[in-house]
Amino acid sequence: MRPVQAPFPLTRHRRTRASSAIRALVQENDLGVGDLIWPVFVCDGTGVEEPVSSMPGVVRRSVDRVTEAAREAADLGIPAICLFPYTDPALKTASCEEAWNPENLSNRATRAIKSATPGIAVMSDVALDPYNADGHDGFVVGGEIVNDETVAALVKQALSQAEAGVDIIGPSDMMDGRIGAIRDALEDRGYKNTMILSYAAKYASAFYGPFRDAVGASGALKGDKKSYQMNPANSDEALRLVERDLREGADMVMVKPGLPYLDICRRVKDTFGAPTFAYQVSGEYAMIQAAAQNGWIDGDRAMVESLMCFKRAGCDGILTYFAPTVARALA
Ligand SMILES: NCc1[nH]cc(CCC(=O)O)c1CC(=O)O
Repeated sequence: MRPVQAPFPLTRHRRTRASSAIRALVQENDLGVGDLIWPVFVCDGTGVEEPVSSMPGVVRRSVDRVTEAAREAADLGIPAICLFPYTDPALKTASCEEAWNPENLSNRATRAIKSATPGIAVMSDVALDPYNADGHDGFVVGGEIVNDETVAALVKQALSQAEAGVDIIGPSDMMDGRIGAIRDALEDRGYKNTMILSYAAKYASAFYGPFRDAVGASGALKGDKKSYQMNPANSDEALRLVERDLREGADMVMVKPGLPYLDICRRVKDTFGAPTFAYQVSGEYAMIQAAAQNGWIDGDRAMVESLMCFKRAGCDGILTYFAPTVARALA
């Protein structure tokens, strides 16, 4: 593209900014409720909604409450909800078998939502960290996060989620080869339409802190995730990972975190043109909420602006804890 413009004063850029009607006419990108995936935290019990202290406005919900919340989200027009379980510490082991238990929290919530509100798409998280005594996304053997053994477990986890009725499998673990292994297993078992949204370019980020509180993984995590999540200094590597995951059968790809990585979103979209998502992660949400609570920024405006910026950067949609709030604001 090669924009052409006459010299000033033949061109006055402020002409097309002069009124809200004209600004609307020339606006390049739009944010709509159809762009949103809502991540929610699921916990045990009945009638439970417990606040996550580092994420003001976010709660952990028991299965009955998450089912209600999904119905409300569908009524608001939100197309998808993404489940993250808060697992009882007593169920966290080194072998992580709770991850593929058909009756685990995530699978129970999936079935409850799909039977009450079949129209909303359910996305699930594939990674061992909610179930791992070490808090890592993969098995830890002799201090090493082992890849291939982990992939075999992730396949079992993904199949249990598909069996529960998940529409979109979201591998967030960053092991090598997991997309192909999960895709093959889904095909073998007849889950031909189960989608994979790969967390393809997921960075080892400080912005996940509040999430680890929300799922009870902060205390458990030993060390860091730098041997499998990406180095925030890298950009070309993200393209190699996205290409690899698309070739292994991912339907959609994700960049995570969001706002500090909009350059990656743009490169991924321009290079591959695949359905591209970004995750506005817990720390990004917490920063906006904290500043708003202090009266330092206008929280509602910062929320809408931050989400619009993902669209401008080429994303087709955004995972955001603001989903219901922004859906109401856009209504
Ligand atoms: N598999 C773990 C997972 N899935 C989603 C998030 C982060 C989401 C957020 O911060 O909002 C994480 C955290 C991590 O990698 O430690």
